[in-house]
Amino acid sequence: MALAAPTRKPPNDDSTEAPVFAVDGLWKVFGPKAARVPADPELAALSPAELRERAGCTAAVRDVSFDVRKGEVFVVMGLSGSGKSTLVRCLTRLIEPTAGTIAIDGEDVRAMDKARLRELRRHRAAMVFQHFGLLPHRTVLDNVAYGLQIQGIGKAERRERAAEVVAKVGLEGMEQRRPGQLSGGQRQRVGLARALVVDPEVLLFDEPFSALDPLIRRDMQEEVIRLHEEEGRTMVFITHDLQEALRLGDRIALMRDGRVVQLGTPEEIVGSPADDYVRDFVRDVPREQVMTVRRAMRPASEEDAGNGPAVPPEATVAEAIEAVARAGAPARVVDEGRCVGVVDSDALLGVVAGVAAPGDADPDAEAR
Ligand SMILES: Nc1ncnc2c1ncn2[C@@H]1O[C@H](COP(=O)(O)OP(=O)(O)OP(=O)(O)O)[C@@H](O)[C@H]1O
Repeated sequence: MALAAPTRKPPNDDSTEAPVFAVDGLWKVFGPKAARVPADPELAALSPAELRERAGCTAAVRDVSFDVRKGEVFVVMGLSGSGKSTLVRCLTRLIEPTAGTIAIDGEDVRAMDKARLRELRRHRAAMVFQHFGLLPHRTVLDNVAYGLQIQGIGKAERRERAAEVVAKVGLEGMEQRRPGQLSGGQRQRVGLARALVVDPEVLLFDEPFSALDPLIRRDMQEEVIRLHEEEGRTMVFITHDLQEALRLGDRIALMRDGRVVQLGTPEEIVGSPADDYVRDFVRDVPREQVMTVRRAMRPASEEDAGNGPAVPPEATVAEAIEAVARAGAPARVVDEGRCVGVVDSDALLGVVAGVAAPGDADPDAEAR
């Protein structure tokens, strides 16, 4: 598996800042008398198969709680049928939740009337779909401007704003083409531009790239990373692809049977799986491409201070291995000019091999 996760600092590590989305005790149950399932501890505790048999219901989302922080890429990952789409659709009530609370910027989503919900979906949390239904007879520019047209924005302004966004997603020169004259990847860029043009606070992606071939998919992932670095917009991204989740996610919620079985950074999920299911899920991940030197470093002593190559704390173990191999000496982990630790080849190899490293008792873990 080639991950080549780029070294990037989490955009927002401050869990004290007010979240964009705050979800608490969320349930979505399909089937007759769905509301009794979360309300009845006995039904709520049943396995999916028992619940289907006893009550004829499917609990697609079961008692899920999480925050989406401002500026982060929050990935919802899980196998087919684990509840990802249902969960993300509940955020803007494209699917009506059965129980629990959802707030966006502190405002209760479940209490919103129709007009407020429309405004939420159009302006605040825009969705990028895998099948986004581009209008086949309209040009790229008009497809992108369409969302602004619905908002009643005048022709000149919407064309100007659409042209800017079309250029931003790399489609300059294709403004006058029709969807039929574009490749799958280019069409997906139009879908992305269409969501971006309304300048939403949050972008919600529902498995947008799963129909693309691997190279184009990777291009689009890089596009998302680039856009995120440029704009810092909050993103919620659904995928069933672990590699995609690890590349894009600042944090990942891993779902199974409607529950979030682990919520953490890629490094926490790969380095400290919560249970056997997660361990099995991440078994083939090349750890050195996900784990950072924080996990492998030991405290620096005085004689370490001036020696060896310098790497930032968010450098991957793979990057540090290269630095250590080139220099033939342990690397210094330098954060804002201060040496915060040292990594040597034994510690780095320990991470690759999956044996406990000095940084495994991660002092920051609890704060996340
Ligand atoms: N309208 C519905 N009525 C009944 N059951 C449903 C409905 N929609 C989804 N489900 C069930 O809820 C569960 C979760 O479905 P969901 O589509 O959220 O999963 P997912 O993780 O997004 O899957 P995929 O990756 O295949 O899209 C599944 O068991 C599904 O069959």
